Amino acid sequence: MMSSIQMSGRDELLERFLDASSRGDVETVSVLTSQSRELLNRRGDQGWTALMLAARNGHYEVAKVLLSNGCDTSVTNRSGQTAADVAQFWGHRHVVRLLAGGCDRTRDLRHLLPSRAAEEPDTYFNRELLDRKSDRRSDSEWLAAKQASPETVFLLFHQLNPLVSSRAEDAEDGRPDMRLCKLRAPAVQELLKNSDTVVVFLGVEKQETGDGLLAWFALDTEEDPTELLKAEDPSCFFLPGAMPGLLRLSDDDAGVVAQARSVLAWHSRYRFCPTCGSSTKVEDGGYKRTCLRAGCRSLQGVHNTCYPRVDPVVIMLVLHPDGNQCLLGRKKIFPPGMFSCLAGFVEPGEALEAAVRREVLEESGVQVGPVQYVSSQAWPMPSCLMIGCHCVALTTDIKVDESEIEEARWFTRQQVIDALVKDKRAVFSMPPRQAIAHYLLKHWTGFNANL
Ligand SMILES: NC(=O)c1ccc[n+]([C@@H]2O[C@H](COP(=O)([O-])OP(=O)(O)OC[C@H]3O[C@@H](n4cnc5c(N)ncnc54)[C@H](O)[C@@H]3O)[C@@H](O)[C@H]2O)c1
Ligand SMILES: [Mg+2]
Ligand SMILES: [Mg+2]
Ligand SMILES: [Mg+2]
Ligand SMILES: [Zn+2]
Repeated sequence: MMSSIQMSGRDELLERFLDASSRGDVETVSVLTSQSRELLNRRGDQGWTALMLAARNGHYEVAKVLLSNGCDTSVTNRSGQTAADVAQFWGHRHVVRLLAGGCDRTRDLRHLLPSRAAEEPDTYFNRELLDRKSDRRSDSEWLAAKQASPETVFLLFHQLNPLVSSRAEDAEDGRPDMRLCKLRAPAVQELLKNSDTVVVFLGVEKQETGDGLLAWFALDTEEDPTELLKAEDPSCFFLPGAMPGLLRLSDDDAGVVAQARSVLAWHSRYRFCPTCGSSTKVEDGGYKRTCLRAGCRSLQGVHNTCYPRVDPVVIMLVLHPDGNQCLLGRKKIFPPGMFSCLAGFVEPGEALEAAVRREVLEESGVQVGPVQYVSSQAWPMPSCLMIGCHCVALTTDIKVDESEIEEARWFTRQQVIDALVKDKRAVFSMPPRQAIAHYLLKHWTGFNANL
C-alpha cells in the first residue's frame, strides 16, 4: 500500500517534469531536476524522456539545463530515436547542435553567418561624389582663389538643414525628390563677409571642367536667411528637420550632405576650445579648430578635440542559432509596424565585437557569440559611423530594455522576405532602403532582384 502511494507520487513528479520540459518551462525543470536527479533520464508512458520532449518542441534552454545536469543524450525512445534525432526531424537545428555537444560552439555557429557580398554595397550617404583633396586644405591661398571663382559651388545650410529644391516629377514612393541647390559666390557673398561664418572645403569634382578643378564648399547660417533666398530661385527651401527629409536626396547629393553636415555640426557645437574654453580659429579648410590661448594644452601634440568628430555606432542583425530567424526591435519613435536592427554607440576602450555583445545584451537580454563585420555607413545625425555586423545568438529568450526598446522579436527568414517585397502577408515593415539596417536584413536573406 505504502509503496504504491510512493510510486504514484513519483509518477506525478515525473509527469510534471515531462510536461514542463515539453512546454519549455525552464524554471520548473530546474527546480524538479535539483529535487530529484533520477528524473533526468526516465521515460514517460510514451517512452519519451524530458530531453526528447524539449528537443521535439525546440526548447533550447530546457535542453541546456538538462544537459548541464548530466542528462544522457544516448537514451532512445521506442522507435530507437535519440533526442538529437527528434530535434533533427522537427527542424530545430540549434537544439541538434547543442545535443551534438560541439566542444567549440562558437566556431560551429560561425557557419550561420552569411558570406561577404561580392561587391561593396552602394549604401546611401556613402557615395564619394567629390575628391576631398585633403592636401589642399592647408593651402589658404588656393582655397581663397577657389572661393572667389565664379564656377565654385556653395552648399548652404540653415541650422544644419540643406537648401534644396523639390523635383515634383520624381516624387514617387521611395524615389529621391529633393535636389541640393548649388549656389555661386555672389549668392553667399554677404554670409562670407560675416567673420562668424565657417566655410568648409568639401573637395573638387572628379572630372576636370574647362577651368580646371571645380571646388565645392559648404556653410551654415544660424540667422533666418529668408532675405538672402529672395534673390535666389524662389523654389528653394531648407529641409525642415533631419528625418525623414535627409533620406529624400539622390545618392550623389546624400554623400556630399553626409560630409558637409557632420563637419558643420561639429563647428556649431565646438566653437570654443574643449580643453580650456577659449576662443578658437578655423583652419585647414574647416577641418581643424585651433585654440587661441597661448599655452593651452591642446596646442601641444595631437589632440582629437581639434578635429571633426566621428561617433562609431555598431548596428547588428542578430541571427537565431537555428539559422532561420533574426532579432529585430522597435523604438517608440519608429513609424507604426516598423522593426529594425539593434544598434548602439561604441564605448571608450571597447572593441566592436564587445560593443555588439554588450548592446544586444542590454537591449534584448540575448547573449551573442560570433560577430562578423559586414559594411559601414556614414550617418550624419550628426556624425555617426554605422558599423554593420551580423552575429549569432547563444541564447534566445528575449527581455527588452524598455527605456530604449518598445518590443523585440524573432522574425523568420520568410517574414523578412515578405516585408522586403511588401507582401500582403508581411507582419512588419522594413527600415527604409537608405538605412544600413535594410541592407543587413536583405543580405542575410540572400535576396536579390532575380529571385
Ligand atoms: N542607419 C541605420 O540603419 C540606423 C539604425 C539605428 C540607429 N542609427 C543611429 O545610431 C545611433 C545610435 O543608436 P542608439 O540610439 O540605439 O544607441 P544606444 O543604444 O547606445 O543608446 C543611445 C543612448 O546612448 C547614450 N550615448 C552614448 N554615447 C553617445 C554618443 N556618443 N552620442 C549620443 N548619445 C550617446 C545616450 O544616452 C543615448 O540616448 C542613433 O542615434 C541613430 O542615429 C542608425
Ligand atoms: Mg540602441
Ligand atoms: Mg543601447
Ligand atoms: Mg549604448
Ligand atoms: Zn584651449
